[in-house]
Amino acid sequence: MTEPILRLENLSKSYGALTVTSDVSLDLRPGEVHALIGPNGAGKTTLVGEIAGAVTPDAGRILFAGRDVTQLNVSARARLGLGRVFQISQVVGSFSARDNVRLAALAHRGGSWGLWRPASSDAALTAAADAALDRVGLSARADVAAGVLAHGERRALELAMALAQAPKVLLLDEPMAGTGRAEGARLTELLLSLKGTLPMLLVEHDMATVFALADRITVLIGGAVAITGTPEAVRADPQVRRAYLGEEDAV
Ligand SMILES: Nc1ncnc2c1ncn2[C@@H]1O[C@H](COP(=O)(O)OP(=O)(O)OP(=O)(O)O)[C@@H](O)[C@H]1O
Repeated sequence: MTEPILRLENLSKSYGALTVTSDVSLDLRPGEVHALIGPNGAGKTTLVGEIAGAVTPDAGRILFAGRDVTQLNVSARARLGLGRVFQISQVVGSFSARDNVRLAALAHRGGSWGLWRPASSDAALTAAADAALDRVGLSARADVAAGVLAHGERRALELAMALAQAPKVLLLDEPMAGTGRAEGARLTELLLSLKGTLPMLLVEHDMATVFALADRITVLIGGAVAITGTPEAVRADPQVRRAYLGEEDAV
């Protein structure tokens, strides 16, 4: 079998007496969408934080692209291509969509605001930005100020900003949060269009989106993995139905 691009080995994390990550092991294979679901408070966001480097696990290891990144901070992991999308928004509302993506591409190069003026006329940055905007269907909105984009377009912009940083993996933290039905459907289509081009770990409450996108699903309950399997296997699992999916009419 192909080596996973990301592997969590026996991760654990407690806050005082509360265990939020309990001996979690899972992997993400090249090209796959692996969804992480579970009831409120199951520990999904904490686990994504541990993967991104924002939360330090008490025990266990995180291997990314064959390397142990457990001790690396968020920016070191991001530079290696472990990109988190949607939660920490860095969109500048007064900048055009293209300039926001150029700024993200500049940050990936190791540049900073101080280098922005010379960089704003940098052809390579512009080309990278335009390619990323094209991938998310925002080319026609490139010159529009980010602050006036519709919510769904802004999500697409955040995705373009992540793509401009040449990620090896996308960590998608509740992409559907706050979107309306039509916007959510468009965003799901967009993620489907990216499926296969790079692996994604998807934390999402919206089951329609999860079942439309995921190759495998891991269910977290009380910080521990209840099951990892295909959508069919997860849907049929009695423990999961009882503990979680039974709450969801949509499934
Ligand atoms: N910094 C912290 N200090 C103490 N407790 C925390 C901290 N962060 C998270 N928790 C607790 O850990 C548990 C798991 O939270 P987490 O946000 O990871 O769950 P979740 O599955 O993402 O939930 P949701 O689906 O509601 O977003 C919750 O009980 C939460 O209150």
